[in-house]
Amino acid sequence: MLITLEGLDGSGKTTAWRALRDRHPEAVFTREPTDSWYGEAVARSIDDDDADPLAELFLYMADHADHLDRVIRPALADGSLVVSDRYSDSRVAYQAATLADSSIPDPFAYVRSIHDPVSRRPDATLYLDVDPETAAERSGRTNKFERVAHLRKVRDGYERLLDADPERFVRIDADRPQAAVLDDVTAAVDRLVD
Ligand SMILES: Nc1ncnc2c1ncn2[C@@H]1O[C@H](COP(=O)(O)OP(=O)(O)OP(=O)(O)O)[C@@H](O)[C@H]1O
Ligand SMILES: Cc1cn([C@H]2C[C@H](O)[C@@H](COP(=O)(O)O)O2)c(=O)[nH]c1=O
Repeated sequence: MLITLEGLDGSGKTTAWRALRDRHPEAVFTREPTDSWYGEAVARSIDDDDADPLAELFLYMADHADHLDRVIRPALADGSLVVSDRYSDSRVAYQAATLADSSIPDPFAYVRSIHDPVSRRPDATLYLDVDPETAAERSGRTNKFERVAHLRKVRDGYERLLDADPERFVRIDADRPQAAVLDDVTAAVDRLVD
């Protein structure tokens, strides 16, 4: 089973991922961007305020393709539970926002469409829903994606994803104190794996 954690920067995904790792030591825990050389190329692009948004999308896609081939598909074939901190929905929500002013008529549909033939749909996605102001505050606004105006657009993208695929998502109110959020995250995963 593939479970993904999604949400704005600072929504608490990594905190939730660590709590799940302690609770499910047998599972495979992974993330995007990965720590491969493709992921390093993505990290360079994130740090470049002038990076071309279309080139950046394809760096993320290269990292995703390698992640699928090297980590996700082999672990699923072994019967493991796989938990990924960010996955394809991050691309749709974030790159639809960065490509909003590009020549692509519907970036949301476009980014989804390039995943369809190559990706592996998550079985379930925990969406940590946080207000963009809180997200920017918690993440420390350290990169170009962590600014409030941008995060508002990204949140709209996540809302479209939840509307399009409601049975896959579990929405968790991440504006609450950490303990309450983690209780909901662990309970949701317990329900999914039982
Ligand atoms: N519910 C919460 N209430 C208050 N602070 C929180 C909460 N959840 C996480 N934090 C804190 O917010 C910061 C960001 O959390 P975390 O790294 O888990 O978020 P993230 O979604 O993985 O962020 P990013 O996408 O930027 O990596 C950390 O300092 C963490 O301790
Ligand atoms: C996978 C992915 C990530 N991003 C953005 C979101 C964050 O601002 C950074 C790095 O992610 P982290 O979880 O904060 O380490 O990259 C993106 O725009 N598109 C993606 O596909």
